[in-house]
Amino acid sequence: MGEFELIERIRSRAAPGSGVVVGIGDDAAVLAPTPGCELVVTTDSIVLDRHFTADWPGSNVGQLAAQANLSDLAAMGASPRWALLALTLPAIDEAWIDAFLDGFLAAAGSAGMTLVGGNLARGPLNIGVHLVGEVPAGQAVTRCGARPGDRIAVTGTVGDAAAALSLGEAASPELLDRLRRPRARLQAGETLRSSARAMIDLSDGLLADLAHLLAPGQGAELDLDALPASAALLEAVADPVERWRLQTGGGSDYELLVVLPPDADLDALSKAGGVALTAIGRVVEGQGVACRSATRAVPAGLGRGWDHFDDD
Ligand SMILES: Nc1ncnc2c1ncn2[C@@H]1O[C@H](COP(=O)(O)OP(=O)(O)OP(=O)(O)O)[C@@H](O)[C@H]1O
Ligand SMILES: Cc1ncc(C[n+]2csc(CCOP(=O)(O)O)c2C)c(N)n1
Ligand SMILES: [Mg+2]
Repeated sequence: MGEFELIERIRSRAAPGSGVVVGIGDDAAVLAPTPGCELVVTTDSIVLDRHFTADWPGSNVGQLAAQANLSDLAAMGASPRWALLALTLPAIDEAWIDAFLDGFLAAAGSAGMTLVGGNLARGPLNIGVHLVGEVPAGQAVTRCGARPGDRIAVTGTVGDAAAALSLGEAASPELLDRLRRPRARLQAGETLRSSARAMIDLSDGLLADLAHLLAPGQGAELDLDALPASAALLEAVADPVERWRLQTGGGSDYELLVVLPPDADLDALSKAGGVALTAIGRVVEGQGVACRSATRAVPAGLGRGWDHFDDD
């Protein structure tokens, strides 16, 4: 199979979607945004031995490529519309590509997003995804907007992906699933855009990502006892302090971390967003994040977070 047969294969598998004036096959796609909406665009590459390893099924790689990007749209409160897929491949392995497309297109379809173009080149494996979403004009939720006294809340549970990475082959299927088949919190993002003051998705680690929500002169108090943990994490990691390390420092959770006004109704927002929203702290005047626990001593050095250019 050559480049153009592969493009045809991808084109024949991509579902049609609304707002596509010109889709796969021309020099560029032409898209018709919804009147009254602003466009929200994002890109993230998925790299072998950084984000996934060679033993992963292709469908998991495809799903991760889509969901990691969708998570950034969720964090803006945006609704996904269109995707571009830039694949650099060492060779055309038809079975792998079919499995990759199974995962990618299933994630795209369930997010209501259409693949409208991309690129193919030969080289070391790299997967570049570019998404376009929409929000009603003026309603995107940025990282800026937190005020002292605001509540900090998180969707779902945190720490599972980090536990899967640290346990390796000993990780349970539930933990592995969180690493390999993350689900962007799109419904929660859309729900939260009317009340959130600031929002970010958890990719690098909770403390590292929380720091991006605080303006100069602002700090936060984080209640470690309140961090939501899955049953799988509680079973796999019995030591609470080790769990805190994974929950505050491990990344790849793809949950939403949100700053809400003090009177926000978390129960109602959880119901509307389709996922539990747990209060885990407050924004304060000052600087830095103070981690608190009523049950045990808090160790130093929690939550360093992921940095692609850290050497160790
Ligand atoms: N090469 C680049 N050129 C221009 N802007 C960039 C570049 N790399 C990152 N950025 C911008 O820097 C900001 C932070 O990027 P970063 O990749 O850390 O986002 P993130 O949401 O925290 O992480 P993730 O990669 O998990 O989505 C974003 O606005 C992004 O668009
Ligand atoms: C197989 C495997 N090895 C390591 C990690 C850890 N990891 C890689 S990138 C990243 C931050 C988010 O990336 P980005 O900023 O590029 O979105 C994290 C926490 C992983 N998830 N899978
Ligand atoms: Mg992000």
